[in-house]
Amino acid sequence: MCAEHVTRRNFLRGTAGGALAVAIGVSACAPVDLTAQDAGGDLLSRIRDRGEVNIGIANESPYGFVDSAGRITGEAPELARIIFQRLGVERMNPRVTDFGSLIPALQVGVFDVIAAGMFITPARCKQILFSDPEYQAPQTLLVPKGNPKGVNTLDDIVAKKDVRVGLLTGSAETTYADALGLKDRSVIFDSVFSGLDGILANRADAFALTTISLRDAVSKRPDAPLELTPAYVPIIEGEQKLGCGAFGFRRDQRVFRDAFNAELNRMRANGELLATVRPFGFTESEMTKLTVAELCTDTSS
Ligand SMILES: CC1=N[C@H](C(=O)O)[C@@H](O)CN1
Repeated sequence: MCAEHVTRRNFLRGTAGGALAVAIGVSACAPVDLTAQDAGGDLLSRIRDRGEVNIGIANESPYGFVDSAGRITGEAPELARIIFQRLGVERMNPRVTDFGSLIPALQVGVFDVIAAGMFITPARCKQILFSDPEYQAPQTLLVPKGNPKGVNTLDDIVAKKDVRVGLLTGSAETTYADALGLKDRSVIFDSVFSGLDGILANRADAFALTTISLRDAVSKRPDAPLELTPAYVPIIEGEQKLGCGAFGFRRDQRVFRDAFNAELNRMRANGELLATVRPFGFTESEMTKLTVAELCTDTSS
């Protein structure tokens, strides 16, 4: 779906968490330079005035999801909760959409920030601004128990012409599969659990996603006859793709992004970042020092 095809009203009709408001505590405000102005107006001041920020998530655990109590959580929302408290914003409202609609919905103002662990990619950097990354993650395939097709990587799927790959709509894995010539053998799912069910129902032979996401999904379906292949880093057009997830902002909100990013990097420096995401399965090896500037650079041209 492209930005032109998403209206605010159509989009909200499709959201699951639109009406939820989640209270968070207030803490002292860190100093923020509000003298600089964004082309799109001073969104940070508007958010502070209204006391709440709308957060875009794709209900992909453990990155960003609404839990059984209706509370927005996950590694990215929990970081955002702390950062927005420090920026003087009391509440976060979840806005849930499929992964492929996160960018267009941000662009049309359905929410103020994407907190879904979205990878920074040069193509996405042309559409939105990113913070620096909060994590890095390898990939895994979800396959039927016993791995009947004997595939462990996307390259294995390329080599075995009868294997169909399941992909999450709008995901980086979709672009990897396209680049590897797998478009004709791709089956697109709108959520992680529809992908998991798709493997069980033999609609695809292997579902490609981050190790973190698929590990979390199978832990919630322990009796399903499924298994995970070992973690790996895909090589696409000669380049290693270790995905680095970050927060997304509209392109006309550079000052807002910078204020958020400064707090994020303070948390990285003092160890709060890892401490906040650790309960969601992230460890030292998922931490990265790469910057948004490095990750937005297109090395393919
Ligand atoms: C959190 C997440 N990141 C990847 C992406 O940004 O496309 C995909 O693996 C989908 N989910």
